[in-house]
Amino acid sequence: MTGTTVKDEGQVRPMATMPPRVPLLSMKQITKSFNAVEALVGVDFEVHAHEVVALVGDNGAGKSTLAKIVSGVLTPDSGIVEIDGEPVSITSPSAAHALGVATVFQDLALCDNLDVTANLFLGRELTRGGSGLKDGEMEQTTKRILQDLNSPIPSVKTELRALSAGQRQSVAIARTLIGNPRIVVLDEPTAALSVAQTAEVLTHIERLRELGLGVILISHNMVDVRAVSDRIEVLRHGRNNGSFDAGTASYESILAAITGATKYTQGGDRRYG
Ligand SMILES: Nc1ncnc2c1ncn2[C@@H]1O[C@H](COP(=O)(O)OP(=O)(O)OP(=O)(O)O)[C@@H](O)[C@H]1O
Repeated sequence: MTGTTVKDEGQVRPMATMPPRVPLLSMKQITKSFNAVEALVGVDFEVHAHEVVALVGDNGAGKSTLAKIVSGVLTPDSGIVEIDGEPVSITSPSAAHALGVATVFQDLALCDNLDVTANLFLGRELTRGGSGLKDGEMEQTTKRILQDLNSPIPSVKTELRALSAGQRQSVAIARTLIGNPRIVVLDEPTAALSVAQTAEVLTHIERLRELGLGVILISHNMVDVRAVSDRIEVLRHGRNNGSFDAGTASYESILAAITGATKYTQGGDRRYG
């Protein structure tokens, strides 16, 4: 927040009376190398509740590496990761899950031969203590989550192989909501989708924000990014190279940061080269 006043239920009151807004997730000076390749060098990144932050950059910029660190797939060589202002070690995907981080990777990790409900609860089935599954409860939860996301999937009993690419992405996003996460990471959720399917997925992302989650959106598609994000963070060659308000930043300025026409140093100094 940079202004001197904030609106609260229609009222404007001085920011001085507001408590500091602690990010849901804060990453500070994150560094990660793969042998000689410096994938991330001193990267800062944060996301708040009710916020969609897009992570953009050219191929090899370090987006997936940062996402994998949030998801517990990779551990950083150095740097600090905080959740709710408290330092955490995200040492595995299950540790990430326990900390409230859910991720949809590009491969979606869904099973074609299972129905929508079974996919949502895959590996986390509700059981009756050894005497079978709570099928009814799982179906009801699946329906509720799909409603929460405004997903038009006709039946939770439909096998995945019968769904469109957009509907499969919807199921993958719905699956993240099992376990009530607070941070959702979406890796290229609209790649290879039609215009209508993309619109559906963007609606889901907006719903995630309305539900109070912090969303990290990795995407190459600037139209999608600007349509749905609050903030756009640019990585270039593994380094921060710009932070933009999605509502006001021009396409050209974001592109310049991605391509390196704009050099960015933390502290806000931007040089044009
Ligand atoms: N497991 C790995 N082993 C070696 N190098 C890796 C590994 N993972 C990533 N890299 C390298 O780290 C750098 C950052 O890669 P990363 O996949 O994070 O970029 P990206 O921004 O997600 O790119 P893309 O948009 O192409 O997916 C690249 O140079 C990549 O080749």
